[in-house]
Amino acid sequence: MSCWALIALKSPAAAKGRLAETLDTATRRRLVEQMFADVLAALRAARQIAGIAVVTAETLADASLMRIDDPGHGLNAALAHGAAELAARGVDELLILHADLPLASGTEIDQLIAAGRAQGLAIAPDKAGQGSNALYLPLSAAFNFRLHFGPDSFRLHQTEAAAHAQTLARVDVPGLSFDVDEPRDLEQLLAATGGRYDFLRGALQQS
Ligand SMILES: Nc1nc2c(ncn2[C@@H]2O[C@H](COP(=O)(O)OP(=O)(O)OP(=O)(O)O)[C@@H](O)[C@H]2O)c(=O)[nH]1
Ligand SMILES: O=C(O)[C@H](O)COP(=O)(O)O
Repeated sequence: MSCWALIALKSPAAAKGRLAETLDTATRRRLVEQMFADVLAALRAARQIAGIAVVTAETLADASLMRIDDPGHGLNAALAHGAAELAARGVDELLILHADLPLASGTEIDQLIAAGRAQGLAIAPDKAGQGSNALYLPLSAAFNFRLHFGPDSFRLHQTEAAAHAQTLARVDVPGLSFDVDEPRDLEQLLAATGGRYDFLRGALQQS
């Protein structure tokens, strides 16, 4: 079995709109880029990840990533397109995870994959237990398993699994549960990291 990671990456200029009142455009871009770099580092530290694909409209500087062009119809369409591209290349397991999980670790990613292999499907909810930060699914099922990222996606993904007579293994681990959405998440990010997000300090002191 070979598990590929699939990340959807919004253009940094448009990403993290909910932080637009707290961070100027340049700082938001830097945040998006640093979080993406952290997620890539975690994936590279994971033992069970065979490759990394990114669905995006951007160009990617890192030649080791497989770039898949974003069809431009939102997050779920981007991920479904990425899944189909990987399936066409013979990939049989998928780990979808978001680019805004700066505290994710390789160990946690391996844990999610192990839970998915044991149960068929696995999910890492967000800290509120409402969103879906990472999802493991076998790619043979991906064509039938409709993706529901967005509001209330944790419940919707559970309902989708039930419609296929499956249950999602729920994996609650700190790094996969911490997504950066709101200004208050930035304070927690600063407190949890050793300096690499210090560029946020100035903006947070002013807000
Ligand atoms: N390729 C692609 N990625 C997307 C799209 N929408 C969201 N994403 C990515 O999906 C993941 C989760 O996105 P959100 O948590 O909603 O982040 P966001 O859309 O940047 O934040 P807001 O603008 O505040 O909603 C991140 O990795 C985003 O970069 C899209 O339309 N296309
Ligand atoms: O399903 C999710 O959790 C989404 O992909 C992201 O939702 P959010 O924008 O509420 O973080």
